[in-house]
Amino acid sequence: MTQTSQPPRYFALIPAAGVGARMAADGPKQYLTVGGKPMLRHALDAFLASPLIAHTYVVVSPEDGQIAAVLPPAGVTALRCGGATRMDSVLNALRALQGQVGENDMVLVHDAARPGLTPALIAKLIAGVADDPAGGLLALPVVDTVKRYTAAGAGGEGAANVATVPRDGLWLAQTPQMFSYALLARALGAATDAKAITDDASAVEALGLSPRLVEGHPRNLKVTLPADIRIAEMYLAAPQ
Ligand SMILES: Nc1ccn([C@@H]2O[C@H](COP(=O)(O)OP(=O)(O)OP(=O)(O)O)[C@@H](O)[C@H]2O)c(=O)n1
Ligand SMILES: C[C@](O)(CO)[C@H](O)COP(=O)(O)O
Repeated sequence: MTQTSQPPRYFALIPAAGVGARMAADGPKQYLTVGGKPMLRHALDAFLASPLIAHTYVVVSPEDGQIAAVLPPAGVTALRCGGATRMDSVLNALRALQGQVGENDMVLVHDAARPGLTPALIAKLIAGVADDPAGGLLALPVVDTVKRYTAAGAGGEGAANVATVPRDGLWLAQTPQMFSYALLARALGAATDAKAITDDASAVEALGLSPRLVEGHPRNLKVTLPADIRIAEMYLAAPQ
């Protein structure tokens, strides 16, 4: 008898357990109002509007007291197992989903802090990466001249140095970042320095694989600093 393998399903996983230290607001930035609703809700709504996504999961800190008020009536499940770093939050969530998400299913990890995601960008990522066993991510080519600043050593020895770094081949990583459940769980499970793994792709790269880059969009910026909120609102008010 011929064995037929099931086509993969596509799941969204939104890490939303950060504290937003650089935003320096009264509470975690994912709950700040941006464009008329909590920042996290924009990402949830983009995945809910995509016909390609089977289900959306959001991972929050065990102490989170705000998520219930942000969840839509259906289609999203909150996991209260966020960790100390983004990597820990994603890995804890993957472990909690073991058995519910198949090994060959695809997981799209997307920052709660990127409210400009659209169903079209989700579809573009899936179409661009679906046949790549190393997975992939949205990213933007660097358009500015890039400088590297090296400070003088402790005690003042050596001089500070500024040099221009060739921008060829440099891209800025966005999210979603998409991998099979099995690959992402293996990559994050093997990582030893959670602080160095600032995105999901870097854990996969550490296995010797090259995730594919799919051109994203400036509207999908990460809201990191207070000034980013106005920029995000400008994009949210513009046609998609
Ligand atoms: N322990 C952590 C840290 C971050 N995140 C999430 O990962 C994304 C990364 O964005 P980032 O700007 O780094 O968020 P924060 O860690 O909250 O910001 P900061 O570094 O300024 O504290 C965010 O959606 C954040 O909520 C998470 O789920 N768990
Ligand atoms: C995952 C990410 O958004 C890719 O750009 C980013 O690395 C996460 O934020 P951080 O500022 O590096 O913590």
